[in-house]
Amino acid sequence: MEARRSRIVAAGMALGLLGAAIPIIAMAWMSWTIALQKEQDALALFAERALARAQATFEDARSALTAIAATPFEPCSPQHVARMRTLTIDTLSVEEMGYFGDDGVLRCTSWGPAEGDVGKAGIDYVTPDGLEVSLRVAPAVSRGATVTALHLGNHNVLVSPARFVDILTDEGVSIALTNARGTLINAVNGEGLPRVLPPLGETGAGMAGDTVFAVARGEGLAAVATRPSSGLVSGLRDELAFLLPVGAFIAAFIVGIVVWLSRKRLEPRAELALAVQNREFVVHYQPIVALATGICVGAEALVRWRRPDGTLVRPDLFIPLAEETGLIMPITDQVIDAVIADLGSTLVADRTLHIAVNLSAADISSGRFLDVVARKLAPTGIRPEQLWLEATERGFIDIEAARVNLARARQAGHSVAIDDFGTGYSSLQYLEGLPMDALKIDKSFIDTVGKDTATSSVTLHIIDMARELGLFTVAEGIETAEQAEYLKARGVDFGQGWLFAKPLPPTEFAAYHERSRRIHGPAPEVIRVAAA
Ligand SMILES: Nc1nc2c(ncn2[C@@H]2O[C@@H]3COP(=O)(O)O[C@H]4[C@@H](O)[C@H](n5cnc6c(=O)[nH]c(N)nc65)O[C@@H]4COP(=O)(O)O[C@H]3[C@H]2O)c(=O)[nH]1
Repeated sequence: MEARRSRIVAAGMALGLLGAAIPIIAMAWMSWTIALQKEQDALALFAERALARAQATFEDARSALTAIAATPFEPCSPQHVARMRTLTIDTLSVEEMGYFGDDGVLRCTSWGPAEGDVGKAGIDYVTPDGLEVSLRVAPAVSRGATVTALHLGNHNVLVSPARFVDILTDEGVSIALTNARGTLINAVNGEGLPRVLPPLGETGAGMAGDTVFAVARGEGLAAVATRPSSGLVSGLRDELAFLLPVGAFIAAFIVGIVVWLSRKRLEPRAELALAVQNREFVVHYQPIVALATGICVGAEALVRWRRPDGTLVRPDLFIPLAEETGLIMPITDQVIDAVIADLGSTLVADRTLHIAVNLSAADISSGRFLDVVARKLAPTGIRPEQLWLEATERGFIDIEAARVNLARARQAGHSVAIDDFGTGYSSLQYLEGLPMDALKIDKSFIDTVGKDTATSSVTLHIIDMARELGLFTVAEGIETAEQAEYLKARGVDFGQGWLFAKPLPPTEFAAYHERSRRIHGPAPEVIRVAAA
């Protein structure tokens, strides 16, 4: 019993721990996922803005270059230079415009004729719409700072690289702009560059190492926005502040349910119900012997609850609860099943042998056992006369129903014995009105045999009374030879007790009965005589 309790408690604790941990872990995971998603969405927005900014810058430069190419002025004429200057001033992205001769030498810029022999810078790549890009050139006009030169035909424009990614970002965000092949055009927050470059080959958004990133792609361009995952901490904290209490609430609810279920399972009535469902009951048989001859004439079927761990529980520990809860009726059915299974062939082989089965108060007042017994015995060959039914006084609460049902039992052929007689309130009045065949004298009276007590005279009185009513008498709990001798001398018919045998498992009882037959031969027919 203890082992089962410990198992239920251990299972309850394990389930409780799981039930508490899972919602909290789930909410922590959800908080992380939501915080990460929000961060990726924010970075995607930065990447798209940077891409749009870069596209606008390229578009501006191309417009300026197309516009200058379309002018009819003599290259480097005052009108041409003036036009280049106007376009430079009007185009925010463009710092300077230049004109190269067909030999690739700079002839003039938006500020006038070129000085010295400045050649066309090397081309890093060509955009899909034909602009030649020199990423890092350092013309005299930029005073040492590198600029990006975009060439179309004989003209070029100089653009400050910052123009391509010129957007407002949050703290810790790094942005890089590259061409389609991944060549870096410019970056914001340069110290974040090592973080920016690895996700360049990626699409969409995600995590790379300890960096969260989002990539936006346009024609010939890609913008990557990143931030170290440590930046997630505050977002994660916000989500946890909301979701952890939800997780804790669900955890408390689950733990509450687990505790409630475990307590219910630990309730004795739930345990007993489970035992009935699992048919955990076995029957032991205590021999009943004829006192005059010592022949074994029958046995009382005494139920035991065999727990899954093999321990046997005494009936007085669970029968009262079974009676209180109504579980006694299926237990009675299982006892009858056991009698048939354990001793069916023994009973068929020896028609003088009977088995006495205890009925509960509910069995007696409802009478439902009658149909059950008839149905179960029918295919077995066991005669109804071989099944005695024992009723205690507790079964006579509804005396009318008891009278009717016991009479029906006798009509069906069963003998009826009143168990534990003398321990309750029954009196002669009860007995006279009840249909019955035998009286079982309770052990407490047998214990007084040979002792000079007030109760010992009651014992004699019960024996006399039974004889007058024409009932068999069965003395319960005989422990000594003196008791047996005394009862035999007073004409008590049968005895049951440790003097003869304790309640025995089926095979041991069959062996006991076999031995009795070998020694004494078959018993005389002990079938009801008082029924008439
Ligand atoms: N000290 C001592 N005890 C002896 C001696 N001889 C027999 N006993 C014990 O006395 C009880 C006799 O059964 P009971 O009066 O019908 O009393 C039974 C009966 O009222 C009830 N019971 C047992 N089986 C069933 C059953 O299948 N259905 C119902 N409804 N009640 C049952 O549980 C009670 C207790 O049964 P058990 O524990 O098996 O206890 C048995 C038996 O083991 C003896 O010489 N000395």
